[in-house]
Amino acid sequence: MPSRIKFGSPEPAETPAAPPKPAFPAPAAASPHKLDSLKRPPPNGTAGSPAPPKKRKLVVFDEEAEQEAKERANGAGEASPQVNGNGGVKRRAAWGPEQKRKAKEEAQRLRPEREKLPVFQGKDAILKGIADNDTVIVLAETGSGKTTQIPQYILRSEIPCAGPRIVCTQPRRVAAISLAQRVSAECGTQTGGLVGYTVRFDNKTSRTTRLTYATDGALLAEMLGDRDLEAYDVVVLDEAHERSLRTDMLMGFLKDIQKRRKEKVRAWKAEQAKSKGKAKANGVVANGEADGKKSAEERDPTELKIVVMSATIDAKRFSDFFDRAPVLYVAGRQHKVKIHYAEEPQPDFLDAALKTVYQIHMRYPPGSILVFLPGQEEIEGLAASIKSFLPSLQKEYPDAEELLVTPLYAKLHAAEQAKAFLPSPPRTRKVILATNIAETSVTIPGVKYVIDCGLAKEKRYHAGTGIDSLVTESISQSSAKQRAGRAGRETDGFCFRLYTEATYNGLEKRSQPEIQRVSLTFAILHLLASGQDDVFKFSFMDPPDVESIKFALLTLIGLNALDKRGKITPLGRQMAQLPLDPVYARVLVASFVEGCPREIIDLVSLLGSKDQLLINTSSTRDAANAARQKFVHRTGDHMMLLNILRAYEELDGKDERKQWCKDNFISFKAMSSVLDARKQLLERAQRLKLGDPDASAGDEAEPVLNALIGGLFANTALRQEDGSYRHTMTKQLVAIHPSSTLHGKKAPAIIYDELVLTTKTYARGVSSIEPSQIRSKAPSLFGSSLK
Ligand SMILES: Nc1ncnc2c1ncn2[C@@H]1O[C@H](COP(=O)(O)OP(=O)(O)OP(=O)(O)O)[C@@H](O)[C@H]1O
Repeated sequence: MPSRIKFGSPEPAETPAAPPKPAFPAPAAASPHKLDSLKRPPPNGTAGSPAPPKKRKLVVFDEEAEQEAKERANGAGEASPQVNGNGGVKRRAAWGPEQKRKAKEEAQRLRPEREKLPVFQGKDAILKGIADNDTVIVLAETGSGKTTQIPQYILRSEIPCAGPRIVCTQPRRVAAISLAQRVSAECGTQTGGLVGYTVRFDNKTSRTTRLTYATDGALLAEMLGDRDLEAYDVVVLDEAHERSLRTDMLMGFLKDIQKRRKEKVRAWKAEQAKSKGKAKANGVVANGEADGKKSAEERDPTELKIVVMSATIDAKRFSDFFDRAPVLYVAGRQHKVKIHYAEEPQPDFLDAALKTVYQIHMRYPPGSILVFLPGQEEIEGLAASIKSFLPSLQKEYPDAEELLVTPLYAKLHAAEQAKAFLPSPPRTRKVILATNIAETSVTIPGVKYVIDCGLAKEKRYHAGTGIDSLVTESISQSSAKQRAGRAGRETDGFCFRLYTEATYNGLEKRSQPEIQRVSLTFAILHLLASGQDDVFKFSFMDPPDVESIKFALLTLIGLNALDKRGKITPLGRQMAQLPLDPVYARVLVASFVEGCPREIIDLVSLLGSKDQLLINTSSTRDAANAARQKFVHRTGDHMMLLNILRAYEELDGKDERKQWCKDNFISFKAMSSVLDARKQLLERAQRLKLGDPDASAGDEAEPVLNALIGGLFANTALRQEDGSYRHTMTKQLVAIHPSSTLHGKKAPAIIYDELVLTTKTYARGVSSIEPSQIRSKAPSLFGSSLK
């Protein structure tokens, strides 16, 4: 068993489940020592849990019935169609009467819990604040009910109109999906009915959806087709403290949209008054009054309400940005979170995390443990070391609860991520090892303990070289508070910070806005496509670096998305409408010229799930590489991905495909996502009339590589006489990443998906090309200077 580490005062509380309290041994004591005798703790929820709420009569909204009536009115059948973000319509299987009954019961069961949340006390004040102001900032503790409750309060109000339509943004897709599911359960309705979600390549909303949890990126994409966001009456910007690139962009846009919509309503009202006057004079009843309720399409224009929410923002800055919007403070926290700091700095945070997991397991009552770690590598490392101690735990303490380790990181497929949210099996304590994707908004049921290593991997972008590097850095105080806030959501909780209090006090108060540290190519193209002609004048809360803007403009000019004067071209407009990074959007457009759209649509769909597709854990890496040898293509990684998809599609039946995926260390679920993404891209390409998306180059690799160069020409390097590769423009040294099938091989020139900076500058996702191909496909950039 691992030894213990010392946490400073207050000492961990003695609990009914705790064994006799031992003195903490020195933190670095290397030799595993025996665990204290373990008494079985009482089952979850029986010790110290509050008395069950008294039964009382509840007023329950029959939202499902309301929904059905609306669907019938809209001409929909039993199953309501889901309009996906790309205009496609999926059918949602309707619930049967038994499912409806169960959902209603569950909603009733959740109701008293919801009424205990701190925001419930402030409900009237919050609604009044929103009704009286264009924009409000809501500041309330983590877990107080902001994200799940406030949008529901608005839903049942008449702000700013009867039956308001609300969108609540989230910086992360995992949060958007899990919130929509939770709030649907609270409403007793099916996800995608009254409450739904929209994230890239996945949309669960229907005509009856009135509350949508959307990623900030999905809402931005919607703005390209609905410039003033007329589909919504209220936009709730949640987790504003994260300062994600897309939330910052939305804030700038929303200010203008709000003004435009106000003006529209004013003009419309004047028009209405005029025609009413005329009608009265002629003895006719005005249309709206005679027709009763109007359908969604004919709704009267509304002003846009904006609600900005967080637990940890600098409220004054946000208030100033939104023209001194009032700040509503919601007092209180439903459950306490006790913070423990390490008494001494921990030189090895993985070792400290391991010790703390076992320390909690042996001393504290049941409850899942959520451990925050920087990335996948650390998650895999800690999972392995936790598991290595399990046999001795079972041997020495046969009565002890099991430990179940579940990872949670962005590259993990959604179905695997979902496992972290499932309840723990009986007599089992779950240990969720997560990156900062679990930091905000999410409630992982059953989590009572948080272990925070104080670090996160952040993307840093170097304008000028185009290098993205993932750097492990200390988190901010705001992030630390958010992490602690993941405990204590259902009961009181504990947060163990693997750093000292002095270290905490020295952390930055807030995280640096993403807009100041990532590539701006997407942002600039989007601003221009949305009608923002001068990007330097856009209303950013924290303007990005001028050099980064210039670099993005030059890249977009190189892609022909902008003309030489920086004006968006028709091609640029098409690119902005593709749900892809501008570079890959350009590759897709180029594929129609090269005669290989079929292959490129497949390839960009594969690249979208690339990280989840090939299962590469440290323990299975060799076996996986051996199994996948048969897909290797002489030109490298891109054609190999296509080979994998082709082989998969030749198989019949789900079972056969599943087994094949298992044998080849390929994620079946990720493959399903690839096929979904492909379908959506095909629809989008057809809608944009880019050409025949079925045109194919057959087995030929050259057209595919040419199309790749059409967008990725800035991601190319030439082999030098000494065997090294140098970037075509910057002449910087670039090495082929060991994960590439071209690693150790000689290619005259290479094209790659990304550069990452670790011990060297590595190219990942690499294919071999000829210098002449670069010359002919990207002449404007390189001219004859290729050497
Ligand atoms: N999926 C879920 N399962 C169980 N309980 C949940 C779930 N989602 C929310 N809750 C309960 O609702 C409470 C409020 O959650 P909510 O996300 O609305 O809080 P919040 O104030 O937005 O928190 P944060 O600032 O951390 O996002 C949680 O503390 C928890 O008790």
